[in-house]
Amino acid sequence: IAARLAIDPFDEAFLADPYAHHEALREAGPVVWLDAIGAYGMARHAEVSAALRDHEAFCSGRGVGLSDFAIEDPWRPPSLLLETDPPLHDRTRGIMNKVVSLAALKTLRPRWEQTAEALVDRLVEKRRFDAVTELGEAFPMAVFPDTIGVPEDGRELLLVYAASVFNAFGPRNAVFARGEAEAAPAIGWVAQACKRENLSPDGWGAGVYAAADRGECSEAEAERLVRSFLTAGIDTTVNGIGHLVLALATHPDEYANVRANPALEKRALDESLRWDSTVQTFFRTTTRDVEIAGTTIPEGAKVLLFLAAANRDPRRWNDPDRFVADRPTSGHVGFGFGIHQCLGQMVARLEAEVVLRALVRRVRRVTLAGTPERRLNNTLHAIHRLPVGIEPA
Ligand SMILES: O=C(O)c1ccc(C2CC2)cc1
Repeated sequence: IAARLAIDPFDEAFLADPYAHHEALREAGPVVWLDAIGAYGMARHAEVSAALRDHEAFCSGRGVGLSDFAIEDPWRPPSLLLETDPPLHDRTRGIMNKVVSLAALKTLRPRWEQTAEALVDRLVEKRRFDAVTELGEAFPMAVFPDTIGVPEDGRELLLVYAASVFNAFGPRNAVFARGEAEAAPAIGWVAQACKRENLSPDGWGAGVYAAADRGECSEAEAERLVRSFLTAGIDTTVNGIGHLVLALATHPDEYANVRANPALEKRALDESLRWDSTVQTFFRTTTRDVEIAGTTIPEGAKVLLFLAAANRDPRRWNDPDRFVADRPTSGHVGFGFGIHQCLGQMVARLEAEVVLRALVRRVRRVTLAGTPERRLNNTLHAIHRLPVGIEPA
């Protein structure tokens, strides 16, 4: 039977430093029962990646948060990507894959490079800055809303909106309640921004509506698919870039190694995602009794997959707690795994790559200029403040 743990993965002490609790979760067994949330948990790489791959036994259509859509009404209309199973998922994912194509990214690369270079030039002038507001948020906000084609006015609400969605995957705890108050205007703004008439004709949002014109989805489905871009595409890259800078600022030798070996620029993002995973957890729901290492998880159970704990599982990684820029990182689950693996991973990699390239060419060293402050969220490992100092190259 599964070990019963009292650990509450959504209490504020856990969320403030999840990595302090992961070993207990991994060591308790391949599957654990978490009394605090009335759900199973898996924290080892083998079981987490297997569950992510087995989308039939561990489904997404009943929600990827604590709430079971077979029992409770969803907090918002379910995502047609994240919260669907095949065959519907195959159709919606196919539409989005066509929009988020490598050709589309190739077109965007030059202007994203210019934006990153101009932004980093200004930060080098400043010598000290907050890597959250002035880099981690500033760069994605400078490129991604325009890529989707949403209205300029009110865009800052995108961060508030995404934080509330990521909180909503957890219980209705104090963390959720704090974000809920400011979320209402953001929910309204996002709903309007996804409407065809509010999207610029050359953006990815319009690209989704073009699929509706081709009869691949309805207009209503297109509207909800555009919402997925806005939910998944900002707060994730904001904190992904923040964690990359935090990793490099706290590991100066690794930063020097990346500067000396440009080929490592691509690897550094994936290693920082393995080492400090922006998306920490997701739930799945069992569609049948599932036997795992002697434990039977009954049908209809919520199972919390600790992606971040799997990414530091010593059964899978050598010296897992070390940030090593040139570590081979294939197999990390920072972008998930299987049919739901991150649709935007190439977008995230491009954003991080152009920011990192701009830094390594202009900055010899990045150092902490104060204590980083975390921003608590039920799903995201997020940074509120990251004061850094730089030495120009
Ligand atoms: O489709 C969505 O709304 C959606 C929301 C959040 C994510 C997380 C994984 C980044 C993905 C998709």
